[in-house]
Amino acid sequence: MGRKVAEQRARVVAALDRLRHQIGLARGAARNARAAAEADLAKRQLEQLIVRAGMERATQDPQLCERMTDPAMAEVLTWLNGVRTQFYAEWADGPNRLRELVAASAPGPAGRPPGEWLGRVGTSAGVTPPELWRIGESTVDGGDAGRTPGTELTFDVAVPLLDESHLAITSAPKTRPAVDALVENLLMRVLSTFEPGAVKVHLWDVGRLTAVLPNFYALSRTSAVTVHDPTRLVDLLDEFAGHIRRIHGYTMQAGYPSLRAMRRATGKRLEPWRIGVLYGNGEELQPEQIRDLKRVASGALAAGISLILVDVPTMLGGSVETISLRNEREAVTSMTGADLVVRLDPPLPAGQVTTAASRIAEALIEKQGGPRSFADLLPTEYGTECSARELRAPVGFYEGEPVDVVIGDATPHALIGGPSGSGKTNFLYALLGSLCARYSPDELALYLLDFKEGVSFAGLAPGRKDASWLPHARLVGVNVNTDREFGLALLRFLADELRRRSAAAKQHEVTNLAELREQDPDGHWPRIVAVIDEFQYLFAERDAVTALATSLLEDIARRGRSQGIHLILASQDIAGIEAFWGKPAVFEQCTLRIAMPKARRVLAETNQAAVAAPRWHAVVNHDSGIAHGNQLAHIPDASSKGVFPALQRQLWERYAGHGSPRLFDGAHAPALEDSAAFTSLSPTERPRALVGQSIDVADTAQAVELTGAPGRNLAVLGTSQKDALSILDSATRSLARQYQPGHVEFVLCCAVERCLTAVTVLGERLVAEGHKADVVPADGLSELVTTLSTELPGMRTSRIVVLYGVDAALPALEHKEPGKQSGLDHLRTLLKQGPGRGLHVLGWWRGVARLKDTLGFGGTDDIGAWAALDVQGNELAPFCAGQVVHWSPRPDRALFFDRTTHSSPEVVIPFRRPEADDE
Ligand SMILES: Nc1ncnc2c1ncn2[C@@H]1O[C@H](COP(=O)(O)OP(=O)(O)OP(=O)(O)O)[C@@H](O)[C@H]1O
Repeated sequence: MGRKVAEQRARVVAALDRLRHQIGLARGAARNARAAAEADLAKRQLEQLIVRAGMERATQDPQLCERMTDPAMAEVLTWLNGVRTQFYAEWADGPNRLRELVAASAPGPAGRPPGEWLGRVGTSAGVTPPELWRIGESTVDGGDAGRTPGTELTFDVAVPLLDESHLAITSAPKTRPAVDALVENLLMRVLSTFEPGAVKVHLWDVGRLTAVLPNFYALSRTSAVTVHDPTRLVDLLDEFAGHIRRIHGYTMQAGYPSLRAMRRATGKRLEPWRIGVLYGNGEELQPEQIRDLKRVASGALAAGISLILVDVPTMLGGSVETISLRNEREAVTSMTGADLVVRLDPPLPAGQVTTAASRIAEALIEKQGGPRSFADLLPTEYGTECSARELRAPVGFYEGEPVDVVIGDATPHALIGGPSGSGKTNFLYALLGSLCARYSPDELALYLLDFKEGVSFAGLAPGRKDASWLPHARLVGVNVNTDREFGLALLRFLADELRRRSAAAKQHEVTNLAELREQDPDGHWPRIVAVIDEFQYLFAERDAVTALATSLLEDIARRGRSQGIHLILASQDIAGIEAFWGKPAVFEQCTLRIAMPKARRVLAETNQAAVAAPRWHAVVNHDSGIAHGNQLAHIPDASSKGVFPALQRQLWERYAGHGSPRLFDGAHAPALEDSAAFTSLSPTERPRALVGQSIDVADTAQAVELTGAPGRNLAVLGTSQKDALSILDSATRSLARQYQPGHVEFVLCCAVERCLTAVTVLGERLVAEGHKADVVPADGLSELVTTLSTELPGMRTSRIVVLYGVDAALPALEHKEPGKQSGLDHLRTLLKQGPGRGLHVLGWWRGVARLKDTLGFGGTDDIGAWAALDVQGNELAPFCAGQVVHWSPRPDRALFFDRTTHSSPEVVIPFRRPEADDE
């Protein structure tokens, strides 16, 4: 037992010894590995310290020096020396190459000595800006560059700016003049590179109200340099944010990621370069300013905006180069690294800067010229633009630069406001001229409506004095102030067109006009622009017209965008349009706002730009009136005598084949002979009696079809003799055109003496046309109706009985001989049974009550159609299936209702009888 235990113990001890040995070995290895790692780390740390400090400076640092003399670190020094030698061997030509690079990337004033350019006005159009801008120079020792030690190699130092980078400058104590000189130098290089107006500099200094870069004073009187209020950094940042949003919007829409890309593709500088110089005081800005500044900085470069921040300790996102001043002449920059000291260029001579600024300012003022003319809005070649994506045309100028109006997906509809005489109509002419000169009538169709009294658009349709017309115009409506129904008709037409386009889009499985045009290249899909001047008239009363107009307008405003149907609504008093404010959708869809001087509520409430806008200017705002979208533009005179007509004539000569627009002139009733509805009539089985011109987009007339159905008679109601004569005249004459002679007999009977001549003339005219037409005297009416009613059963020829002033003949008609029917009974028979046998009565009653008397207890069914003149709406309900009739009589208009075709009465314009002028 004892031996066994001893053996076991010996085995355990031996195993433990082995384990201890193994552990010892492992610990030794670990110790060694750790020592090696520590030595390596020390080498790396030293390497890092030497690299950071630089080889030269490291040898002067006692602590570093001590570590470097450690033999264990010899390897580090050997390696670094090797790298350095190799680098400098490669860099031996570095300074030269740098000089060449700067010379190529900073041509002309961007990099050359001031003597070569200071005081000369720049010429670059700014399509491709220099990549670098010189600020000074730097020197390296030749020994460091593989040359003879002690020799100096100097090279130019330049920084990127436009398109490329922002700049953050940090001053050292007492270096403000040097910073100013640096900024002035840079800005002067930029301003002298480009043609006047191509750069806009914005100066903001937290500590100064004025005198920021005072040598630029001459330029600060132009838009090239703007000094901002030190307390209103937010305004400047807002302005930049607005530009960024606007520019981003249109570049993206045109399919470019940045303004630079668009500029390169189009070969045009579309915007001025903008440089914001912000002088801080080394302290952090307020949190909201920092937020706004960072937001602006991140989108600015893509929009052609660069920031130069001086002592603003905010870290900007995006590309930023830094310049930190060491003293008045020296700085270090992120371009050259911390090791190299940059000697800043000496300040430009103040006197020469002042002179140069004055010269650029003068050149800018000269370039901007005086007020531009309408001709400046027109392109050199007409009709070359395509409207598939948008309509874009300059409408005015701001400091010589054209200001565009864009009508497209982002700004589908426009609202124009301004007090009377502020130039709204002139603006519309400038816009229409600029658009029509760029887009052919296949690209742009105009529907123009003016509710104002006067004839502002009349010249756009063929007239007596000028046979030309605006070929893009499909409809011109003038003097429609009392015919709100015409506005309604236009809106209905547009809503129908919207449906037609939606259906086509659906059929081609596309969602917008551009795609539809691509899919259906043979289709005719111009952009439609409907201009409604003084559109508040549409909403003039609280009635059905207003209600319908509002809902139609809302529908078109919402859906028109994608179908290429655009509204331009102009008004003196947008604030006063009650119905409009009740339906903000329309207002909101009008994202393009044009405010004439002193316009109210067109722009956003806090946007006061219109108040300050000078005469003959407009604030053009594509951002729903928010201040950052403001673009002030001088609008050339487009409405002086002969200005627009000259363009119109040229366009007409080019495009006359596109047909003339329909002219609707509310002040002039059309003559029957001029109406297409009349001239196109020919003999037919279903003759229609024309009652008057429709208030509609199409040139149509309202008519009563005289079929054999009961009630196919026409009553004219009211005392207005002129209109009553007109309606009966057009009804009779139109019918006469639809019968072959011999197939119809006309019988005219006039109980109103003053109308006798007109009736006789009509009778003679019918006879001259080959028809049988008898004019029966008033006292013969009883006998006439008796004979006609007796002959009714065996009648072979159609008969049209035209009765003038039936009410005057009622006493005679009512006369009844015992045992016989009265004339009135016979008339009732004619009204009731006539249509079925080809006899129709067209009668004039001067009051509704008298018509009711005529019809008796039989009800109103025998009068299937009527035209009311000076009769109040409420009297008409019995003749209109009991519905409430809204009608306030108005001169030269009639309310027409045909039971078989109308759901509610419609306003018509009785045709003008040329003879009426002599009566
Ligand atoms: N930009 C302009 N340059 C020169 N004259 C102008 C300009 N704009 C308008 N006018 C002139 O001012 C007058 C009024 O202009 P316009 O008829 O366009 O104003 P409006 O705002 O439409 O006025 P209203 O609402 O009373 O019709 C016209 O005689 C017109 O020729």
